[in-house]
Parts: sequence; structure tokens; C-alpha cells
Amino acid sequence: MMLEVSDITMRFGGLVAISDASLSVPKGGLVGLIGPNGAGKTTLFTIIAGFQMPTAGRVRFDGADITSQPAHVRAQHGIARTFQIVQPFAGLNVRENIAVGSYLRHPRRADAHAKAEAVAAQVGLAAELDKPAASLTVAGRKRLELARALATEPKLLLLDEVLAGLNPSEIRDIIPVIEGIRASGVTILMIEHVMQAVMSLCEQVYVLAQGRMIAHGPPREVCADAQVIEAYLGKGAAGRINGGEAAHA
Ligand SMILES: Nc1ncnc2c1ncn2[C@@H]1O[C@H](COP(=O)(O)OP(=O)(O)OP(=O)(O)O)[C@@H](O)[C@H]1O
Repeated sequence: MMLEVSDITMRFGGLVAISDASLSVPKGGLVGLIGPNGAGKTTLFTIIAGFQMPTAGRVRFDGADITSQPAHVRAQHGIARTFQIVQPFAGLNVRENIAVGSYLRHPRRADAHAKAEAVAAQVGLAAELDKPAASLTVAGRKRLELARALATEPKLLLLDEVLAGLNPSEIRDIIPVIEGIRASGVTILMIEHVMQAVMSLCEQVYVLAQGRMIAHGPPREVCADAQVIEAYLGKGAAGRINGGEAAHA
């Protein structure tokens, strides 16, 4: 396994944001993490990336227990994440923004910029390298966020809603980019609300609801799970939907 998260609990004062949650991502896999708003998905990413210590539980990465490792050490070992709210350095151009990631492994400016250019080509930003980051569209900023994380040359990439805010054609355009990253050997765990994308990209999906991992499996099975339907649509929803189907049959 590339990533094994075991029995994580995260308390903020009296609030239990995550309760005894586990998940694993195989080497080379592309796994989804879904769940209603406030379920604890971003908090779990923060714990995996090392920005917060869990109240209880362990995180193993590529064979080592990294639970107490700080975020910058995890980055060196190959964990990168994107952020839901993209905040590029507005005063820098696209190349310089991507280089913020590539400096991790390429301390010389020329090397960092060369790496940034290679990553820009991979995510479809080659034509924008000299433009100010502030001039990018929302879709461009999402690609920039992907590029910045990729430029650190991760083994494990944590994508936090990279498709949020994009229209259907922008989503169609960016899905092959994610597939390409995976095909290049990077293991991916993605938080995503766009179910169409989860269905087409992920071979396994975990469902977090109110801090608990309530289901996991292939996306089609998970979406048919009564507990999952109820977590999204409220108690009794699965029965109403199945009843509806029966009525049409
Ligand atoms: N630093 C913090 N201090 C206190 N409470 C927090 C903190 N971080 C997160 N929470 C709470 O933990 C819960 C889980 O939040 P989280 O952002 O992880 O959910 P999420 O599944 O990512 O939701 P969304 O899809 O809306 O981004 C929420 O109730 C949130 O208010």
C-alpha cells in the first residue's frame, strides 16, 4: 500500500470531526473520498499531509509510519496536496508559481524553472507560462494548483476538489490530465463532489459521513448503498428511491 490511514480520530474541543476512520490507497491507484459537506474530508487530508496531528490513529506512507512527521518532511518523502481554495501568488507569473513547487527538489532557479515548464506542458498550461497567475481563469487556476503540487514530484497526490467550480466542458477537459498524472506513476487520492468524474476515474471510493467511514468499494456499488444514499439525502431516502423504482417497474 502507498497510503494506510488507520483508526483516525480528530477532536476539536468537544467536536469529533473524524471518528475512527481508516482507508488505504494501493501503489499506483486512484481512489476517491466522497461525503456530504462537513463530513471531515479536508480534515483527513490535512492529517495525511501532516499539517495537523490526529487525536488518535496512525498514518503509514510507502511502508513507514509517518504519524508524527511534520508536513515539510512528508513533502520531501513524496506527499503533495492541492487546496480547495486556489490562491496563486498574484504578483508572480505562471512559471514562477509552479516553480514554488519545483524548488523542493531543484534549488537552482534554472532547474526549478525547467521543471516548472515540463509540468506546465503536462497540465496544459504551456501557453500561459509568462502570464501573471492573476490573469488565469478559474479552470486555469485549477490547472496551476495541480501543477504546483506535481512540481514537487510526489509519489502520492492528494486532490481536494480540483473540479469544483468548473463547468461540464472544463471538467471533460481536465479529466484526461488527471488520468495522465496517474498513468505517469503517481498514486492519487481525490476528494470530489462531481460524481460523474468519480465514476469514470476512481476504481475505489470511500464515503465519509459525519466523521465516520460508512462505506467503501467500487463507485457503482457505493452509490447504490442505502447508508450512503441516506447520508446524502436524509433518513428514509433509500426506501423512497427504491419504492419509486418499484412503482415504475
Ligand atoms: N481547525 C478546526 N477547528 C474546529 N473545527 C474544525 C476545524 N477544522 C475543521 N473543523 C470542523 O470539522 C468538521 C469537518 O470539516 P471538514 O472541512 O474536514 O469537512 P469536509 O468534509 O471537508 O467538508 P466540505 O466538503 O464542506 O469541504 C466540520 O464540522 C468543521 O467545522
